[in-house]
Amino acid sequence: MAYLCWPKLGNSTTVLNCKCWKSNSCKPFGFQVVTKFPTTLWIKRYQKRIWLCTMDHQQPNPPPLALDRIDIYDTTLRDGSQGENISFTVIDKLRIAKTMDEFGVQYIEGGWPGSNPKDVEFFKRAKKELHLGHAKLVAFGSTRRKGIDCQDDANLRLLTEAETPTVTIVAKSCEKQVVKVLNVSLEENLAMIEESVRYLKEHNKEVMVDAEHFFDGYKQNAAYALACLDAAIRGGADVLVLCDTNGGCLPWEIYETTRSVVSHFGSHQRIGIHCHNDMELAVSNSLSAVYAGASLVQGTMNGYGERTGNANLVSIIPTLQLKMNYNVVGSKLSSLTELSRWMDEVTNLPHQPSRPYVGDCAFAHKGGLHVAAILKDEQSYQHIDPALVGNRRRMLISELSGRGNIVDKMKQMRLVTDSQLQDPEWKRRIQGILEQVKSLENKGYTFEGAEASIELMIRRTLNNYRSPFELLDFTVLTGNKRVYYGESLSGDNIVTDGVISPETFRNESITQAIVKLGILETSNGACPIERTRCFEAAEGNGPLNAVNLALKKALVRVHAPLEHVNLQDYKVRILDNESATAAITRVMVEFYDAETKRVWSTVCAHSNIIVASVQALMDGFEYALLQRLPACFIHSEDESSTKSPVLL
Ligand SMILES: CC(=O)SCCNC(=O)CCNC(=O)[C@H](O)C(C)(C)COP(=O)(O)OP(=O)(O)OC[C@H]1O[C@@H](n2cnc3c(N)ncnc32)[C@H](O)[C@@H]1OP(=O)(O)O
Ligand SMILES: CC(C)C(=O)C(=O)O
Repeated sequence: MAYLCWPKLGNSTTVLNCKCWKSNSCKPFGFQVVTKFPTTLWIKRYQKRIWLCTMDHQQPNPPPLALDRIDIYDTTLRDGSQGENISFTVIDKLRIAKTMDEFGVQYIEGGWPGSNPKDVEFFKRAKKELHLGHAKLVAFGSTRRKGIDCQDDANLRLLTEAETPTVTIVAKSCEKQVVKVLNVSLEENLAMIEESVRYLKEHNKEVMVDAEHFFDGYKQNAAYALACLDAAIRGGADVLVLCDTNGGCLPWEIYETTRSVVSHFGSHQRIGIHCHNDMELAVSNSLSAVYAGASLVQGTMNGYGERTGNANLVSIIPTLQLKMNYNVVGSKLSSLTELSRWMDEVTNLPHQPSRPYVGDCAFAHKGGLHVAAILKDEQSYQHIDPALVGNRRRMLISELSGRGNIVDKMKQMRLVTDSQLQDPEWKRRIQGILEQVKSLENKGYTFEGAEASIELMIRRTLNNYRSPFELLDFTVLTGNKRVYYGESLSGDNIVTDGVISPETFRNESITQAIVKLGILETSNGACPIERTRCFEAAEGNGPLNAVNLALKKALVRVHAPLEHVNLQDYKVRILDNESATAAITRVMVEFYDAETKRVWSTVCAHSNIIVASVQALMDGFEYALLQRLPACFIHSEDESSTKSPVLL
């Protein structure tokens, strides 16, 4: 005899539909109400084939279960590596496991030893090299193959040889998958699950069963889906993990089904959730399952994984901790942003700025109304304090800005004080800067990705700033040259019967740039003492390269630290395709200072791509100098009237 337990039904009319997994019939069938407590209805199961009663009733959803803690199970190294373009080396895997342990997750799934030699190697090295302080390492595999004994199954043997405290096996729990894909009888699948779990328990493992396609299986034949979980329990499974393998379920479906499972097994049974992101719902679905009583969440860092990915732990962890009050990783939460970006570096995938919580844009504010409100009340347009997850607030400057955006920027740059903001003269300046931004964006600039350009633009409107140099002239010559080798390798003449043999020459593009600069010289970081005029020329493999080299040569003569400044990225966008070659071109240049490790970007737009590029380059070098020698070029307002820069 066994009993099934349902949560409170109340006094509303209740229809019980009992399902038999063999016939999948769904009609009132073979149950007996034993007793009715005020909160719980007990149903006696008197036929072995009846596995579950489902019901329709008018009760509102029951309140969420109050769980003591939620365990985080990181499967980045297994399911994450099933994502396209992701391939970890053994060393990567060891580093990631160590880092995730330090971050404070409870389980780290290291891989599938039955899948490939790399994962076997990982578990072998992990035994010696990976000393986890907090998390349990997990080896992943599947239930035994059909028609064999567990002790003859290589996959199960390798799982035990991985010597991890915990093992997770994937089990089919959807009738259709069992019949069509596994191609075994429903009974044989139940036996595969039960025996595999028992075998692993006999090897003293903590065993989790990932019930693949559970939610789809439950829709198709709930009784059989539950029978699979029952088989796992009979084998001794510690955790039952419900999987939305195809990522096609809605949050309320996940909630209802998880709630039923939790009710079926009782709240002492650990239930886990594993969601995929095919409808962008993996995070919501995982949280819905927690709300319904699941106490373990499987997911991956940054949501890496098969197809569109897995549930993103980088969103789930802060939500559990900050919104649902579970202490998941404690104070380590403030390293989340750094961790997420580090994972992108290890996987060699670009940082996605729009990622919630940790993306560069997660707390970036653009609209003037938003910025103005935030200046009055920090949290006006933020759901949390960014510092809680190690991120930062950013105010963007663009044509959608209001005065608030400029004020914020100037405050950050310590260019204006609260009392100055009351001064009509400063108000006029700020309005002037705002208008300049809007006018330049109308001409093709975009200041959002080019914070160095906006900073320079603001400084140049103030009396106390001297530009450290000025480009007086520049010339760029570019052309194509045919270079002859003399005789060909075979020793034939260059010209045979009036035809030039192809192997006797090559085409070379040659570009030369000449720049004339007026540069303010400084002495030991003090104020500029002299103005120097410099001519320089350089050859490069294209116009930008040649100008960059010539500029740098000239500037380094006066300011040696600029030697470390390098052009890192160069993006060109034609803004008005219809005007073809007469279109405005926007150039954005990214710089890197190898000594200070700073990165910054500048922007310029012009109908001449070379002019736009040269201006963006000049701004980049100017910003570098400003960072390194601020005292040389910024003065008190009084000083500046006598030392205004007049270049030769
Ligand atoms: C939903 C998930 O993400 S589950 C994890 C999926 N991850 C991976 O598949 C990555 C690792 N996989 C692998 O390295 C390989 O697929 C292996 C080593 C596991 C198996 O490789 P092969 O032996 O060549 O089999 P192949 O992959 O072609 O087919 C899978 C076999 O496993 C069987 N199988 C599938 N699920 C299960 C299961 N839960 N229990 C037992 N057998 C299963 C299939 O029926 C099929 O067997 P069949 O060909 O006899 O019908
Ligand atoms: C193996 C399991 C956990 C899986 O990836 C899935 O079913 O989605």
